[in-house]
Amino acid sequence: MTAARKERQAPPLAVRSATLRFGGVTALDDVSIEVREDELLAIIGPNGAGKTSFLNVTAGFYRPQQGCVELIGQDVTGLRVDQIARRGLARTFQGTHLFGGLTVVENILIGRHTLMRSNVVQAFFHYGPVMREETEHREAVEEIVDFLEIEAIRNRQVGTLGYGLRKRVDLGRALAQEPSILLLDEPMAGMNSEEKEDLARFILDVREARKIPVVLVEHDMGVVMDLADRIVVLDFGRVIAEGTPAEIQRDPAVIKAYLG
Ligand SMILES: Nc1ncnc2c1ncn2[C@@H]1O[C@H](COP(=O)(O)OP(=O)(O)OP(=O)(O)O)[C@@H](O)[C@H]1O
Repeated sequence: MTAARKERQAPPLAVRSATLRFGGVTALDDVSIEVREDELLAIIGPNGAGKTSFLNVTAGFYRPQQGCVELIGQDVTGLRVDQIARRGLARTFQGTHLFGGLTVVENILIGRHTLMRSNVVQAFFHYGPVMREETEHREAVEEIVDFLEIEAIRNRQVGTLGYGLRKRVDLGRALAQEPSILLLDEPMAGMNSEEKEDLARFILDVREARKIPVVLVEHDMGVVMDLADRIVVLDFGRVIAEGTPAEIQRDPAVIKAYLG
């Protein structure tokens, strides 16, 4: 099979037989998960099940002791976080990783740094208007501001915003990377129900507009059951179930894991 053909058939993301240990703790135990084209895959599980570890292995924050991570059939295991980001993977964080002293627009622009050729970020902040490249980045940021309906706060310092809006800006920062796959780490945590509904709508809109797969780690079962096409359940670092929301809800192993 030619390399090009193999790539066309390969899933956007595949983690194969990944094992990750921290001293005596096995955070991931031979975990294999494939993410399909255009799907919203939720990863759920009780506290300490390995969900964040899975995202961290995928995004290059941790290197698994065994197994590998593939993006569209290409082995990216052991690459740095920024190298994996350049290959199209973007993530949001449980807290947000934003710069509180910078504005909304500036934070989203920083999300573009993986796409920037030179030191455009520096130029943007220190040397006034530069080159065409900067205009393109600015236009892309404006599109995201429109899309996420955050015009009214565009020039506010992020540190002055409430939690729900900061999460929305964090999503904007991730989208600014023009990812080919998006990982969301507990995006709804700490939100009220109105904020959750808003964010859920944006997540669905992202899929619709960008046609990219989204991996969602989330504790709120209502949100997961509403949004996910497919669910993978982790418990003690192992995959214990996989299926549609309806299948997962009636899976005895899942019920047992959650009821303890
Ligand atoms: N950096 C680390 N050092 C040591 N142990 C860790 C580290 N990160 C995770 N672990 C351990 O690995 C296991 C899996 O943790 P992980 O954070 O991936 O679970 P989780 O499913 O995301 O949990 P939660 O829902 O509470 O966020 C836990 O036992 C945790 O204590």
